[in-house]
Amino acid sequence: MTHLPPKVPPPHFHDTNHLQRSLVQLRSKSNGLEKYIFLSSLKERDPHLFYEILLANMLELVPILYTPTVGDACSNYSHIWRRPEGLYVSIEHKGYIRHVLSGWPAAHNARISVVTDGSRILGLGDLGANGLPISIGKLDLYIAGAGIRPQSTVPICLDLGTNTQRFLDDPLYIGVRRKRPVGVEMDEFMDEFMVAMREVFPDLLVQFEDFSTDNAFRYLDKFRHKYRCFNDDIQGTGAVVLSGFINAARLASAASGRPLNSHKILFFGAGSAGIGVAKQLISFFTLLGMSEEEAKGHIYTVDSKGLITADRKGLQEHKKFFARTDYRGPPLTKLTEIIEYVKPTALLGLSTMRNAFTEDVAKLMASLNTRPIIFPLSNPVSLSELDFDDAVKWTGGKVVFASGSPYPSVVHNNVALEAGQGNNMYIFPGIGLGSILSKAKRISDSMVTQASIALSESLNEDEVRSGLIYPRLDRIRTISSKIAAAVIRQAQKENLDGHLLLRGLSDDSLLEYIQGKMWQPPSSFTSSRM
Ligand SMILES: NC(=O)c1ccc[n+]([C@@H]2O[C@H](COP(=O)([O-])OP(=O)(O)OC[C@H]3O[C@@H](n4cnc5c(N)ncnc54)[C@H](O)[C@@H]3O)[C@@H](O)[C@H]2O)c1
Ligand SMILES: O=C(O)C[C@H](O)C(=O)O
Ligand SMILES: [Mg+2]
Repeated sequence: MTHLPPKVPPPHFHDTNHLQRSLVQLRSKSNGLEKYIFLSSLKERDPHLFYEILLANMLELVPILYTPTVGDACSNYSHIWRRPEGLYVSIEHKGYIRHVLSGWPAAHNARISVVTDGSRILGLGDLGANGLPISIGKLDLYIAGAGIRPQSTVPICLDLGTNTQRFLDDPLYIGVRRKRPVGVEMDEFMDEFMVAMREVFPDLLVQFEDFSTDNAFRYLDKFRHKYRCFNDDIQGTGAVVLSGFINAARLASAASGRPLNSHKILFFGAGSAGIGVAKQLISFFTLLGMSEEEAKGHIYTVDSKGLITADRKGLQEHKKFFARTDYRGPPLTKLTEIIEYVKPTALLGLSTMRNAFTEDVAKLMASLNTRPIIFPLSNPVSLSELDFDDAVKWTGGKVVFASGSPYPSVVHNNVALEAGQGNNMYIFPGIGLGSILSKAKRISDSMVTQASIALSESLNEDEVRSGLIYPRLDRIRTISSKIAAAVIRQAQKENLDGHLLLRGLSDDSLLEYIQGKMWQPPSSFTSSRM
């Protein structure tokens, strides 16, 4: 006979102590993955305590629940799996997806879903059904960073198979064992999925995440005018980098005396992220009064074959827009050669190529610019094009730096320099919150651009004095509320808002309204676990 212990709290149980106790337990874990597993279990046991700890320790916990450690969690997900914690919609559910979605508890509460198909998780490639932690991690940032209610979030992984053989061969692999669908089979699945999502979750905003580049562009184009959705890797990344670039260009131009409209940007990597960011950066130049065509002239793109030129045979569709028509000569393939030709003021990496920005590259950028702008944006940190300490060392501390994943500060000439984190985590919580509160019908390009401008204007005096280009992460709720306000105002301008009463609010009242809507974990002393 099993003997169950009585359900009473242990003697001397005190919540404040338990918060500290949980933190000590977390810190005692020997590596990031163990910490991830611990936090995931804590969330199941005591979600309020989990969010309380997360909110109070963003700088420490975000790199575990999100980039970079979430990359390890995804790579190993089939092996560390403990319990269902999100929704899998499988290719085998084709024909009755609506029925599968209907199983989600309290569908009427759902407001935001992050949907991945696992086909390009960070820079780690096709991880198949192991991609679910990306959706979970992004939604934890919605909850912590924008105060979205946990019950309103729906993490989804589309389990469509994988083209990665080692997963198909792994007896513990959690997903369906087949190669990915292509063409009509994939399109039919996505069409049925989106229709079913709207039927089951009528108030939902869908964030597409980490789809491989072709599908990322294709489904964004196909669905953005029909459903309330956006693509985080294309639009969210575009917005976050535009924001950081606006501030970086000001710093660089102030140092060099060269005007803002003289900046030239070289993109190393021309996938969904590279091209998404390049398109968004056009507005940096158009906001200065240039035409779109002129702006395009300031942007150069590079892929694995070198500088992208229009005369290249078999160029993929998404690369055509920025393909150069003004270069004559043999293909330029070496990055240093390309930099010598372009003479960029900014070098942005979205290539998944670890250490691609070598000492030669960094020194060349520093020889061309008083303050070179270098953003190695590939995630996770193991795929970053350049580490922060090398960037500081090789440019003699001149670099204006932002990376996709977090880096610790570096001391240079007795001054602690902080790395900016150019990661879409600064943008999507605010876009989501603004869209949800205004009941936006669609997410327009201008709503994304306004989100970006609001982020660039959100630095406080101390951050400006410290030469930062992004605000510090522990202020994310304040920042998200400002981004949300900018998104709402733009939705109103374009008649895309459904909550018309918000139109009458002054800017201050709108901000107050947004902040009042943010969910807080109940304080330790009133929490249900007492
Ligand atoms: N910082 C952020 O917020 C953020 C957001 C989205 C994506 N990313 C990162 O961007 C990276 C790329 O994502 P994606 O969806 O565009 O992937 P992708 O695979 O579609 O694109 C990679 C691009 O890099 C190019 N490339 C690969 N090897 C190269 C080489 N040796 N030389 C030059 N170019 C090379 C490819 O040709 C391709 O154009 C990922 O690591 C992802 O984590 C970062
Ligand atoms: O997930 C991240 O950290 C950023 C981005 O969406 C990516 O795909 O790398
Ligand atoms: Mg992503």
